[in-house]
Amino acid sequence: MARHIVVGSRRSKLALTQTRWVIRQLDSLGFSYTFEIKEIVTKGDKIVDRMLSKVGGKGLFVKEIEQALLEGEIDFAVHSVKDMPAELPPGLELACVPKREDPRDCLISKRNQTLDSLPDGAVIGTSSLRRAAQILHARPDVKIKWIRGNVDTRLRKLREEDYDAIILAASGLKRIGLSDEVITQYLEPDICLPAVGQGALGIECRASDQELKGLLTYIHHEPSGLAVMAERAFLAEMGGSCHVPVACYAEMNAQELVLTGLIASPDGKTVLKERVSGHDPVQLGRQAAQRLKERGAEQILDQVRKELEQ
Ligand SMILES: NCc1[nH]cc(CCC(=O)O)c1CC(=O)O
Repeated sequence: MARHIVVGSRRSKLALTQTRWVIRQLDSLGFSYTFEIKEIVTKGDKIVDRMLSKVGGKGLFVKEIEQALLEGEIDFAVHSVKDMPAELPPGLELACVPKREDPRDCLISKRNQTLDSLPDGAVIGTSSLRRAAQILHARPDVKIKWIRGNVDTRLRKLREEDYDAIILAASGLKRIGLSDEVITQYLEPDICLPAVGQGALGIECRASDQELKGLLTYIHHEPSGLAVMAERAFLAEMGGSCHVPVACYAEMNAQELVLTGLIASPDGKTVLKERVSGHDPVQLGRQAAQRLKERGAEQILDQVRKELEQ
């Protein structure tokens, strides 16, 4: 029973590093499976010149991969949960969430400055409305400049262009071994609440593949899985596949899940947060989203969508 398993991956350094990491974990279990990586170039990887939120958001990175799964070309795919849409197509499942990496965002500044010590009017690079809104809330004087490309490209643009700092996820940098070298400040969740699923990997496979799902349970991490489930319930309830200034972070705290959901106006002037705790992940995510809606979240989102259509 030496099944050969084909694993789909995007071609970026981060995606391949994550995929290889998962394969190593599975390999070290000592079963007789063999693995092969099949690289897939997604639409999101090809579009580098436009604002991601204007061309369709996070689904762009996973559509081709999901097609390959459904057609049986690949058996599973390793995603950053952050890049996964709230709803998966019928027939596919988020089968496993390994132990989550650092969920925080971090500041990478040219002159070793923190968010507080950056000069007046400093230029900060990000293409995330979520990061932009929270940074502007903390530092209304800074200038946000859009930046695109994978992690390497962004670090190069920081060196070569007129950015004073950029914001990236700590997890990506840790995974490719660059965190100690480049991170100048970790932004705690009370300053910059992470994106849904940030720092977590999600393994997607065909819902019908019982054998593979059985294998994946060995590398599933239950507390990370519950947190991700709660955050994704928040995203689904918020109406989330489009790219909007929405953030959510949940973690197990002793016996309970504690979840914070956030919605902001892109200029950072309005930031609404809700903190809830309890045991049912899906219910917690929904509850936080519903409370934000009661406080006017939908008006903020409608406004953002209108601006993006222009
Ligand atoms: N938006 C791109 C993206 N998708 C996943 C990660 C890595 C972070 C993670 O593991 O969630 C990154 C880079 C970044 O945001 O800095």
